[in-house]
Amino acid sequence: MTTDQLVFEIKRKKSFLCIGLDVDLDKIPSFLLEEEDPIFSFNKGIIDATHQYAVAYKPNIAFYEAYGLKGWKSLERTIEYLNQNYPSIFTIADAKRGDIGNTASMYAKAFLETLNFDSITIAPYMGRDSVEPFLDFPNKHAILLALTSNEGAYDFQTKKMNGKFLYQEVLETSKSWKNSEQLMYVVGATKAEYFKEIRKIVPKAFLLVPGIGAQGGNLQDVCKYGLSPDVGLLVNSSRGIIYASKASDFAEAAGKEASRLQKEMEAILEEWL
Ligand SMILES: O=c1ccn([C@@H]2O[C@H](COP(=O)(O)O)[C@@H](O)[C@H]2O)c(=O)[nH]1
Repeated sequence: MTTDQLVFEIKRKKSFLCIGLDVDLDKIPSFLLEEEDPIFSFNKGIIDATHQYAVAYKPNIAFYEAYGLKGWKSLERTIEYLNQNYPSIFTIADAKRGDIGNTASMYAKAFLETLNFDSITIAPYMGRDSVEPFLDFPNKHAILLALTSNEGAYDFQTKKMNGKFLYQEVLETSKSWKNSEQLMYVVGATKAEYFKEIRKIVPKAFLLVPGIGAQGGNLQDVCKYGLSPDVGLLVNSSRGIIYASKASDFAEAAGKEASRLQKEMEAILEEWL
């Protein structure tokens, strides 16, 4: 999907909501465990009940790898289901990969070609040649970890290097890479006070913002300085939506929570656009 198509969908749906499909078999309604593929059945229920409120879905790959071959099959079925039934939805493989170029090319092929995700999250620590293979795929996107939502972000990302914070160096340097217009960045909602500075470095880039809901980040705080002229935000909630209810009404409850967030986003966009 091109960035222009994503912006079009955001404006059409009046939403910049991304829903995280982080499926834990210990947390889904127990009746689903009797199904042949409980993870896919759960995801299908969530997607069908929430797609009108969201512009993106983000399965975190760890939650599928944890269940071995079965988990990988469920991931495949989920992305196929999204691509076939909701082709205007932006898809993110939250895989946080990063390796030498030769290996990075195979990660890129796996997620952007074979599984056909629109984008993948990347740890930028290994530098330019570990990221550029992901940018060789037209209309696909690499989402670099810049300033993450967790406490450990302060261990390295806010340490100074050449007078700049490491996360600032990631943003600045990556702008010079080949096809850098296909880059997006992860910035945690729990770090809202940094958005003003981040927008000075990447005024137009899309930011994937996890950390509202279960991690305590606040949507209004993120939007205060995080919005760009073309919105430029994908705000993610995973547990806050998909586990809104653990009973047979799980899909309906997820739909209600997604609708609540979409309405809040619509009000923000009405003032912004
Ligand atoms: O800085 C980061 C980067 C990625 N994540 C991922 O986003 C979701 C958040 O889930 P919630 O349940 O809404 O807390 C999850 O997949 C994380 O691995 C992040 O939280 N922070």
